[in-house]
Amino acid sequence: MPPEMLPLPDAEVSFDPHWLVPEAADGLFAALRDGIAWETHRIRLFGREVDSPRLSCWIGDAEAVYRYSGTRFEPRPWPSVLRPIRDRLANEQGVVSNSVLANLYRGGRDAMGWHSDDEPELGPAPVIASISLGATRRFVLKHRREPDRKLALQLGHGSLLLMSGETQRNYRHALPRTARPVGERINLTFRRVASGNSGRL
Ligand SMILES: O=C(O)CCC(=O)C(=O)O
Ligand SMILES: [Fe+2]
Repeated sequence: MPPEMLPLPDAEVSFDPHWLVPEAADGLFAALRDGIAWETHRIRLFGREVDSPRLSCWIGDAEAVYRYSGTRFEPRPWPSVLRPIRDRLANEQGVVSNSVLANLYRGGRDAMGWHSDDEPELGPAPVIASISLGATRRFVLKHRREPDRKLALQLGHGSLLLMSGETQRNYRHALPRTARPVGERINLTFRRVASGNSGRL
């Protein structure tokens, strides 16, 4: 079954809550939790450099260098468990990627603030394929100019969220903190970054 298109104006967002069967999602979570060299990335916030509230790892083909929040990331090699996922996204969803940002949210205090994935090296209409594993967390999308246009989604274990077209240009998204006790969650965003020097940084 293809992911269901969500009714969000000026955006292309689709969602499949059960893209991976639970056993596959369990295996992937365990392999990535222990197999990835998780690190704390530094981000720029209100002009200051601070630790981001989560653990991360930038993974990809050698040419997929990524500049994010003022920092340049050289990709780490692909873990073998991610190769079939990357191939399935390409064959089944037409999502061709050369990199993935992996994030580990250790609990409810770990989060991601409002942003768009609109770095120049992602191109004018980026396709982002987001796979969630582990604890279910609330994900929110909000239009940049029309405050009534917003959507909240529960991203559960094995779900796939696709954002494409004008979504990044017109919307921001976030993964808010929560006071509710929640377990660990891993999110993978498969992306295609242009190789070479984009001229920034
Ligand atoms: O963890 C999530 O679901 C959101 C991740 C995200 O927005 C990103 O990596 O750019
Ligand atoms: Fe994002």
